[in-house]
Amino acid sequence: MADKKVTVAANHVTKRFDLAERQSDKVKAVFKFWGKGIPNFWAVKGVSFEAHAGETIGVIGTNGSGKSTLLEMVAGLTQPTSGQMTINGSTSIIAIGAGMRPQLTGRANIRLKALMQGMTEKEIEAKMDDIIEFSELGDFIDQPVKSYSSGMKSKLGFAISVYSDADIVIIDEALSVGDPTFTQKSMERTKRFKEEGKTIFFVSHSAAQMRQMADRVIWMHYGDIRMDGPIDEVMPEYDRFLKHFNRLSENERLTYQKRYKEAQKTFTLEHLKQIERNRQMLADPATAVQRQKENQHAFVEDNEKMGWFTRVVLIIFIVATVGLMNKQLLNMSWANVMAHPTHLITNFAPSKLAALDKRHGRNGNNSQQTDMLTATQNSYTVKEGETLASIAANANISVAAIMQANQLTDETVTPGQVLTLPVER
Ligand SMILES: Nc1ncnc2c1ncn2[C@@H]1O[C@H](COP(=O)(O)OP(=O)(O)OP(=O)(O)O)[C@@H](O)[C@H]1O
Repeated sequence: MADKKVTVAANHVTKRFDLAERQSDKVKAVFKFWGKGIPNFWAVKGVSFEAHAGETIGVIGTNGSGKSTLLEMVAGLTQPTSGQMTINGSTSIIAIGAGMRPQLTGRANIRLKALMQGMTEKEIEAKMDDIIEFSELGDFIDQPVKSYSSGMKSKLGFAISVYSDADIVIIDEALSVGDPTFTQKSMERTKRFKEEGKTIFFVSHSAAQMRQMADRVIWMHYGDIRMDGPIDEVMPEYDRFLKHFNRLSENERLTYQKRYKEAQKTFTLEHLKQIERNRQMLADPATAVQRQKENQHAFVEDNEKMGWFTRVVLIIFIVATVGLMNKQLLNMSWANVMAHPTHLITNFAPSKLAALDKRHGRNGNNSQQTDMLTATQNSYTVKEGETLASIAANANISVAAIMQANQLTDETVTPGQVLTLPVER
């Protein structure tokens, strides 16, 4: 295989999930320094492998070992937390319901997914009947996908992918729910993908399917690759592990799982870096330091890769934008903006926004007044029949505040008179 084109190259790829329970914690987790203390879970803990054109790679592992997370990164559905996932070609993932819009019909989903995969309207039309025929869905093709069984969803997903012509096809347990005839037909079709030089990743809990399809197997174990090699080498080891695991008592099994899950929570990139350093020292001490240096970037989280210059420019931009908005929307002077930079946020509470809108004579449904809020709109021209009290009530501010802002000595106003309406804080 070494002579074949590399289609997927994973270099120390990790995926971390934040186990934030509350919505506010989820927001905090985005800003790492602020979200410290929110528990992490590393579903993938630094895996490296290469896949080649024409290879069918089986991915095995117990529930929760990280198979789907890994393959979602191969499909580009989710980004690694650190490391690099290099994809050479187009991808198509078949998982039960993956990328389907439940409220749309099967036919509309075919169109949508095909468009997303870069097919033109003409190509879709040319292939539509074949896709529907392959799916065996008959009249159900015009029913919403939310009414489909998992087997029907899998059939639809498979049929779309068969005709998508992607270079890398990922089949994530999609064949475990179809009926035997459809499964066999799909497996035959998948073998043709291989002859066409596509790379296939195949997840299944069925050892028989695995043996029929894969020539190489990656065994995922609690976020790590435990083994990667020819099927004849990996499957017997995996079977041995399963037999051993199933012979354990309930308590022993729980202790085993707890130990590994705990390691997925306490994992760090520094730890991964250390393991890699040791591995390289053992493999070739002469080049270890140099290779580690070249690969430094693989051990840095993606959201930390932004350079200092970019960060400073971004911060200046955000501060300037907030300042400008304060000045324009709330009619503040620059001195005031500098003294009260948070006023934009505090004044933009929904009630304040409503007050501003009311002051400018608009409400949420008034589409005629689509003009932007500007500083000049803080001026108000008195209309026929209005009194200072009615203007104050409409603007949700006090009469005294208007009098003070306009240095009025009494409450008399005349039509056409221009008043400044202060923003109450
Ligand atoms: N969005 C998420 N937030 C938190 N944890 C997640 C999330 N997605 C997955 N996980 C966790 O990551 C681990 C790996 O999940 P994944 O679905 O990749 O496993 P799997 O090997 O495909 O499992 P299965 O065979 O059951 O489909 C699991 O422990 C799961 O609970």
